Amino acid sequence: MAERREYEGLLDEDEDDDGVPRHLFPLCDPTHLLHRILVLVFMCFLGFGSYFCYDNPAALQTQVIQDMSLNTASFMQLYAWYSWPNVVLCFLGGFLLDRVFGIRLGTIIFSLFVLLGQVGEYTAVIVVCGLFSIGGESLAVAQNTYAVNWFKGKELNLVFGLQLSMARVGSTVNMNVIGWVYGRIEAMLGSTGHTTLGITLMIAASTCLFSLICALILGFLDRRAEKILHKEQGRTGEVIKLTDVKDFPVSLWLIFIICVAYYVAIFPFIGLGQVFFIENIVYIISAPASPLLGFMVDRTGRNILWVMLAVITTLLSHMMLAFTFWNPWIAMCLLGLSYSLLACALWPMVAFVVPEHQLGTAYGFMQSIQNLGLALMSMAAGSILDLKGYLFLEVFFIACLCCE
Ligand SMILES: C[C@H](NC(=O)[C@@H](N)CCCCN)C(=O)O
Repeated sequence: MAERREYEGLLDEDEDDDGVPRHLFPLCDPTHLLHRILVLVFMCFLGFGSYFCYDNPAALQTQVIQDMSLNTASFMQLYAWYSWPNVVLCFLGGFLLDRVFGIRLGTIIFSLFVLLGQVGEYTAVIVVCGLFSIGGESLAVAQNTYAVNWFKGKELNLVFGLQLSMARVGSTVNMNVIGWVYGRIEAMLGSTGHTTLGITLMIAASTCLFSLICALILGFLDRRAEKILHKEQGRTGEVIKLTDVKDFPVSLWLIFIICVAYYVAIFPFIGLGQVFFIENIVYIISAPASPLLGFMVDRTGRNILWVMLAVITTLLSHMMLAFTFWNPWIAMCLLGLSYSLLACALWPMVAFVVPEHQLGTAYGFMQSIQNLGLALMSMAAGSILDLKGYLFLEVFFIACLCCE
């Protein structure tokens, strides 16, 4: 006991037993819930710009096809060119996050890529898509890694739900605003065409600048918390190696398979969904539903059960659209709920099966496999639609979901 008194005498009387400064306001105290909520706000806005701009082609489908003289197959190549670089670079981005840059610098670098990719010349669309895509996917890896670092063991599914909600707000705002922006610019210039499209996309890039600012603030708060909480002392010191991928557990590979087989029936569907005139109902429902469903998963656990329920419900939604004449609102609302449930329950599961020092690489690899599926399916979906029509396309999506 004497030793303890002596030790306490050495403590800065302004610090508590854990070495945390005593007189921090709750909002400035990294151990306080209020501070973690502040960090969560910036975490949620981190992906806003990337998600907002990711859906530019879907929101401007008619304008893009007209201004760039595309058919559906070549239109869908815009999504394919978003996904192809990420088949490799997303995994590399996650590895660089774990091994080289660290979460703070990596997030800032990837946010910068998203901004530069979005403001690039629209005529170099393939190059721009590649730059934007490397940033967009790796930024999502960084966002997921931040979420686990700050909220694992607490409200992780709710946090993923809130992040997804903000992402869907970005997509929904895009789907409902960017077409109006295009119209105003067309009225100002007196014509449609590349210039009108390019200015519209430059305006959309302002959301990516906002996300870059959030990345900078988040980096400051994370560094500050690390110093106050002496987090570097708690690190295991283990570092990821590329060869660690071969030692990923079977459970993680199953998560990867579920992810790719599910998302190939979601993103290409929404990308082509303008014909359903209500394609963005999936995002409109997902925005409020994701946090609520994330909270429910947090309280009940059983992530695998919720993932299975989400897949079955999504399968039923696509079957309703393909084989019934029921009001499409029913299927689209079900799809919005099931997609939200899947995203809240599946992505946090990665943190349950891999150690902290492998998180970025695991999420990067998961999104690389997802993007391989999306690249192939986006091109296939575009061609199927051109050649066979919507019924065959729905059967195609149903077949993908049956692989789960
Ligand atoms: C959460 C999930 N994320 C993804 O699918 C990632 N590929 C990130 C997409 C980033 C778009 N710019 C989702 O969006 O459901």
